[in-house]
Amino acid sequence: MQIVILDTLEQVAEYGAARFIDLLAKKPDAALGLATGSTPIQLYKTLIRHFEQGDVSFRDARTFNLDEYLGLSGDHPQSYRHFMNTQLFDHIDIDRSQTRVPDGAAEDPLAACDAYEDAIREAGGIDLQLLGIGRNGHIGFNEPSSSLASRTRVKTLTPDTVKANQRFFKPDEFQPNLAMTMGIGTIMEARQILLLATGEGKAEAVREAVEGPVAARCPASILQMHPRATLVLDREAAQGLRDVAFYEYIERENQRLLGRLK
Ligand SMILES: N[C@@H]1[C@@H](O)[C@H](O)[C@@H](COP(=O)(O)O)O[C@@H]1O
Repeated sequence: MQIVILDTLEQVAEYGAARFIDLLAKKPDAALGLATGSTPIQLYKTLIRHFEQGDVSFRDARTFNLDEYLGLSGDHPQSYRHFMNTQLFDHIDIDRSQTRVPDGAAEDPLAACDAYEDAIREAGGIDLQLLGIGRNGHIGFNEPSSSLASRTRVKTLTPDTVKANQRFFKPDEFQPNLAMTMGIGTIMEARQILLLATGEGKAEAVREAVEGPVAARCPASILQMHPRATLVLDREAAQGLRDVAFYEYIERENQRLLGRLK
């Protein structure tokens, strides 16, 4: 794992955006795995700014989102399709027909999950998968105890996750406790993984993911088994890590080496 520790949310977002911009410069039709939640919002704002400045185009890109609530149609204000449209797709030159979010309103959700797996395979797999991390270490909606080899499927959300996401729903509004999510096995097939985490609320999950054992009780810990996983953290999210000085030393050496190779 590459651990990048930065001072501010803006720097985390800028670092993440640069990874997408570099990839799209090399591979304009890259398949991008996208995430939702509050953490990626600043990254999407940064990508929009770079698009407006002419630094990046999404014209030929394809996207696959990690997850969607089961029971919400794409035009529901709390659906992840609506989130992605308003936070990113409405503001860049992507072909909307090339953006895929699991279909939370599918008649047959199980068949829709299988079709999602097929669509990712037909696209040639995901080049860069963006992740956030839940306070309990979940990625996508793969909650603790999820199989580390799981595929896209319907998952029951833990009460903690429902509570953490309650902030997006009105008090009397239906809040799903089921979701369709890319599985951990699906996520791990992405050629590159970029996990962003900010705020002290993620410190415990980050510590478990980075310095704990690979274990289903912390789904994000599986990233220790990925050949190209990068975690970009602010200092609050990194505060539980034991070896911060070492991660910062490695990153400085990384940047020095890259500087020599360019
Ligand atoms: N399904 C999403 C995850 O993909 C996201 O990583 C997590 C953390 O979100 P936030 O960034 O708001 O803390 O929330 C939800 O559970």
